[in-house]
Amino acid sequence: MDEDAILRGLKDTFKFDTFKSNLQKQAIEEICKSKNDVLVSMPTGSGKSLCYQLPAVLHGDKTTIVFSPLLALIKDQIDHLVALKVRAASLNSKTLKAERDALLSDLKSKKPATRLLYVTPEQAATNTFKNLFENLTKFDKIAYIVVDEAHCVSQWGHDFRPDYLKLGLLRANCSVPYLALTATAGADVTKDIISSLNLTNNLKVFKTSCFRSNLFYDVFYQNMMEDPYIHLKMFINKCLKDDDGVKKEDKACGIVYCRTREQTEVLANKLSNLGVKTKCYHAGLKNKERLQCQEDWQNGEYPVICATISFGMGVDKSTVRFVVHWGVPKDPASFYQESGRAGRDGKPSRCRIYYSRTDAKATEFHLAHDHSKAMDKEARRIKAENAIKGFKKVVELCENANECRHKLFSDHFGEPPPKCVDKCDICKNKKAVEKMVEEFHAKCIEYSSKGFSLRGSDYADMYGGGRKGASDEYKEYDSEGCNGFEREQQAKKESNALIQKQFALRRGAQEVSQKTIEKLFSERSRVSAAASTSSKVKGLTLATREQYLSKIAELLWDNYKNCVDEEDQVMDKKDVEDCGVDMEYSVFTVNTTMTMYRNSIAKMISAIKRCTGDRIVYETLLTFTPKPAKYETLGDLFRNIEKEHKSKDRTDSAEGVDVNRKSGAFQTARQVLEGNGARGQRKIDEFFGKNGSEESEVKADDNMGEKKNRDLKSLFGDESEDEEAKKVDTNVEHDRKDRKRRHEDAKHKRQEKKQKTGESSIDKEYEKFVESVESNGEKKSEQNGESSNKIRRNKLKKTEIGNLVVKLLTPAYVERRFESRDTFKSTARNISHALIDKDENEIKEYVENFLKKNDEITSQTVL
Ligand SMILES: Nc1ncnc2c1ncn2[C@@H]1O[C@H](COP(=O)(O)OP(=O)(O)OP(=O)(O)O)[C@@H](O)[C@H]1O
Repeated sequence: MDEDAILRGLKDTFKFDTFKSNLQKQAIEEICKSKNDVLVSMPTGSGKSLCYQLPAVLHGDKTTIVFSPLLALIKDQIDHLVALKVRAASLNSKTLKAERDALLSDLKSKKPATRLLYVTPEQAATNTFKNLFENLTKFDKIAYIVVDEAHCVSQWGHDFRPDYLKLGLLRANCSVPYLALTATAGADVTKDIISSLNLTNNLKVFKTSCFRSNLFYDVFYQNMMEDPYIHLKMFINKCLKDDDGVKKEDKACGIVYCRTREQTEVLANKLSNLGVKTKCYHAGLKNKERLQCQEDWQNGEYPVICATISFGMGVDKSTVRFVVHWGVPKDPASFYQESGRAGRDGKPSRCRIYYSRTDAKATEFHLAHDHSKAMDKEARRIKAENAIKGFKKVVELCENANECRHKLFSDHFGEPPPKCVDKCDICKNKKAVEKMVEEFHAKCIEYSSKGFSLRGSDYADMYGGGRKGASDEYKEYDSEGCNGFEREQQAKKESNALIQKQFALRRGAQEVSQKTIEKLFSERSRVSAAASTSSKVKGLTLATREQYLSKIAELLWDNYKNCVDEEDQVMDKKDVEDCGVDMEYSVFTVNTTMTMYRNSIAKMISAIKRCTGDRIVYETLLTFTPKPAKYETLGDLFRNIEKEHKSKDRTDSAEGVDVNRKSGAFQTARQVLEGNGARGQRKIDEFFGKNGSEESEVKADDNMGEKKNRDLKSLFGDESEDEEAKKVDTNVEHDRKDRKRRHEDAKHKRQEKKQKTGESSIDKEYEKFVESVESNGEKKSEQNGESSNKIRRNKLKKTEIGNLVVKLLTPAYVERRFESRDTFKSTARNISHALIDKDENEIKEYVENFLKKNDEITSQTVL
């Protein structure tokens, strides 16, 4: 085919005057010769589709078969071609019968009009396709066989889409050229593509450097920002600076990739509230919503989309001026591909990671977990290890200031480092980045020494199912695993190095003994016998034990929520975590080596998961007796009161009310609550300026020791300590039996009920919470003998107060100023109760002041 014919096709059909690059031109010319196999490896947005679409159109009387990984991608391509008046169709499970019949009859005709036939690899394995393929081959009606996004052959073929690997077999009886196109093939993947697809027919490779000189890469640290959302907003505004006069659909826009579905929602909300029109996109949305969301973004209705990694494949928008990763990209290839969606028009664009160590740790955990599952299969294990290695490379990139950011990609693609000059933060100003990285490490230590980083709440965790969401999202894209041992070693190395560094910074010391480090950690750890960790099991660290404990607690909580009917759920998250502490300890005490410990934990983890899958309460959880509360904090008291309400409701409604339970420890806890409530109220009265004897009482109360004594007195009355202890023991025993009986009842009921799924939105949480505020408040009012008149006299209803307090506290919650969600709830509840007779302004004033006074709110924070 001569050059003119090709140029005419380019212009007439695709409406382009020139080729996008010389490489595009060369590849197309080579393909048009129809002689050799061709592999095109060019960056995202470089115009690879045209490389097979133009030759397919120019091959007037034959059909090109295109294997593409996703139906959505196929749909986009077909829509695009049909708009250009090119006959393209797809054969898949969703094709309507009439359409399918018409398509098959065209393909069986002497001269098919269909120029491109798109199918998924799975479709290629069906009999319909096999028959069709045989027919087309027999009558020499196939122009080319194309494998688009060919890296999927390597990435998915060995794993969960084995049909990818069979595509190479098709050429046994068919000699037409094979074309493979990819943007992300490193040296290993390229080799894998060539051998899997059997590209042996004098293969020609067209490959460009992966360096995208119009993209500027940098990394920022979430934990170093006063308000990361504001920072993000300012960045976005800078990237989207005004392009007045430009058509809506051509206006600048951007993508923010998040690790979890929850994050996409929270972030989209946050940005919208800050004035940046943003939509969220994730696989949990209904198909229609997702399509609408993508369409709105593409049409310029919303400039920003907060999405999980399920967004983007096949999205062709040339004016993406920024891509943000809110958290850590999965590996260099994904990072390259996702960030590469910026600047497809060649104009300067920005790619930024807002790094979060917590986020990185959570992902590491999932990778380690997946790896432990993949141990039985060699191929999967290797992939799992590669996934860890890939992830670590990105973490290293984020936590260091050593090398040009673009080098991550050139290394991955087996190319020499590019001449970046000033296309990344490090090459532009290394000193400034080094300083920032140093501060980041110092901050991490500061944070972990305040609350032990592994105990710090994962952002994704806050909305329930966050980690599970992350895991699902991760699996959605890839089900690779990783190496737990390496992770442990790495975690150990990292924490030690960081602590050493921090001590050196603070005291100018050169070295800190391992003992000091262990002591520092053990004082803050949740696990039992923390101090003897490394002496008992050689090589085991507290960090590892904490991580495993978090996982066990998370899975137990999942098990409890899913397998016990809601009305029978008497334990709270803390009780379940306590059970996890005992379980971890039972493994720790009987194992003497690291491997034994790890294996036992792994077994425990899969046993819990199995139970959850079978909807059975995990045995240890079933028989677990929650520890008697220490009554040290308001949080403790409210936890008990909440339980009391639950168990009281149930006992009252059950046949034969258990009188003993009614006068048990919970009853005493109620008294303490009233004591505390009164104290809380006094503090609040003090805030609102009441004086006299009450005020002096409040001042005397400030002595915490005395306050605790008073709590204990009101808890136990005037009885002696022994009697008190006995009473608590008896009640705990009653409680244990009662709890077991209820668990067992629940077990039977459970079989009949549907599983309740856990994507709880914050709104739902609020609703539940406000209800509980209301019912607790109401019960308390009745107890206090308040008349309904008093309730009516209140300026705001209790629900309104609850709502208002929750609303006022929410920004601080989102900013992670609360120790945990439970603390958020108990604080909101305490404040709501205490402000029961205040009006809106007084409540606002109080909450504002409370937040001003307390930067971080823990269960110890006094009202
Ligand atoms: N010769 C050309 N002249 C101008 N624009 C072109 C040319 N060829 C392709 N394009 C445009 O470049 C953009 C990117 O093309 P295309 O989607 O084929 O890239 P790609 O390399 O397949 O990207 P990805 O890997 O993300 O799928 C599209 O908007 C396409 O219309």
